[in-house]
Amino acid sequence: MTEPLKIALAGLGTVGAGVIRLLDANRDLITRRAGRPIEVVAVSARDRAKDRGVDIARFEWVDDTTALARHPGADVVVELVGGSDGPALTLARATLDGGRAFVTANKAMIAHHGLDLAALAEERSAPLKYEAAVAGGIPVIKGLREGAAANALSQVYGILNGTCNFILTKMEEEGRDFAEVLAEAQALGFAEADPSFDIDGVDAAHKLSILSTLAFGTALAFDDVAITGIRHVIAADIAEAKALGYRVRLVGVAEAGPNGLFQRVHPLLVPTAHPLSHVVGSLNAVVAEGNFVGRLFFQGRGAGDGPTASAVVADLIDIARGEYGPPFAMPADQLTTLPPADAGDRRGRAYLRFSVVDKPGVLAEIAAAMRDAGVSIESLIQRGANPDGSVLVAIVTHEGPERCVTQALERLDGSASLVGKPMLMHILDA
Ligand SMILES: NC(=O)C1=CN([C@@H]2O[C@H](COP(=O)(O)OP(=O)(O)OC[C@H]3O[C@@H](n4cnc5c(N)ncnc54)[C@H](O)[C@@H]3O)[C@@H](O)[C@H]2O)C=CC1
Ligand SMILES: N[C@@H](CC=O)C(=O)O
Ligand code: NA
Repeated sequence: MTEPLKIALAGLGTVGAGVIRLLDANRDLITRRAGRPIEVVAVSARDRAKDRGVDIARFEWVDDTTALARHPGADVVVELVGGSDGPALTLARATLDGGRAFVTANKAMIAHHGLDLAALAEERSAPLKYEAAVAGGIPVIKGLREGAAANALSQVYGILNGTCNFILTKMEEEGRDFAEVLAEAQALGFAEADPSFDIDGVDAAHKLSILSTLAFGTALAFDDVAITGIRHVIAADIAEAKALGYRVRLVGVAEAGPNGLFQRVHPLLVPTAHPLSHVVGSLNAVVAEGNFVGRLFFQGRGAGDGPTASAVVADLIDIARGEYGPPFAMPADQLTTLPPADAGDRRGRAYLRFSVVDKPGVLAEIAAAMRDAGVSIESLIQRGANPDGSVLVAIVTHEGPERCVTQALERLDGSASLVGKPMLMHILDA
């Protein structure tokens, strides 16, 4: 039998324990597919004694997680600790610098440091793989990096956060409260260690910036992603959207064109006729438009132990087979930079929700702000008093430049007629 591929595993939480379970369950199949066994030899995490439902006594325990980079018996270091910097980054740099293979599920680290790590990996001829970092178990890194490599891609967008999709779906189907559903997503192992990364859209933005680089051959530009999360989406928005024929989804959109690179994560009204509206629970989906292949649609589980472990072990199988290349589909020094595109130039329809004081003249004030900013109203719904006495006004605009909607909201900023901040969600074309 050929020598096993030996793994040093950092992090034994949801994903780390999932990787051990998967390697145990599918050992023979993986050996046949990889051409040799894949064996964990050493592990490290914060707490050695914790019950993870997997037997770790058979592996060497290493107290200093970053020391795994120099473990003499390991061919590959797998990092499932998390965090954009700290021990994860130290481990990545030291492993690649030593010319050893590195596999990670850490989108925060790849979004912030992926270019440096890729350059180091290429310099040292060391594999750097991160399939689990975007859309969990969906092979979208492989799909774009390899399957679509012959195409010029103009657009990539999708549902990139399982926690938010789980929350929005539960709110819609069961009319449940945001906080209660978040706790359930955390218990299922979908959420980040700091769940504000999920609900404020940061996690989806990490993933979107990685997809942009793969799709367009542009340098990672996480700081240029405009981010709005789902924290301010209320049950009434979901109900109004449903009545209008839409579902609310947190969507990341990236486009490269003559105006630059557009990257945005935001809650969007998706028509029920669009396949993204049928992506429910912890599922993720990614749509990419290629100039020869046309539209690609990837869908699958974006979070959780099993799907994420599936992606991590797929990377290990590639390494065992000797199949790897530049982490971002082309050498890091071939990536170009594009200026961020101005969202104001984009055209589309929008949903606006206001909570307003119940008094005469308020609707006229909102309508005047729209008129003065050049926004044409397609429909307007006013709903009876909320428990606090305020009234809900939901507006759908006709298609027009986003700049005008922004200006209308600026005109209303600070108005005594409004209770709280208005909610703006753009509408995806069918
Ligand atoms: N849970 C999921 O569905 C997915 C997670 N990921 C990513 O996978 C990575 C791991 O996520 P989870 O397993 O969910 O996290 P987790 O919180 O369940 O596990 C983290 C593990 O790392 C260890 N750890 C944390 N800080 C450490 C430190 N300073 N030194 C040593 N060990 C430390 C913990 O003891 C624990 O064993 C993260 O980068 C996450 O973003 C990616 C895709 C899906
Ligand atoms: N917290 C993330 C986990 C996978 O990347 C999510 O909810 O999608
Ligand atoms: Na993936």
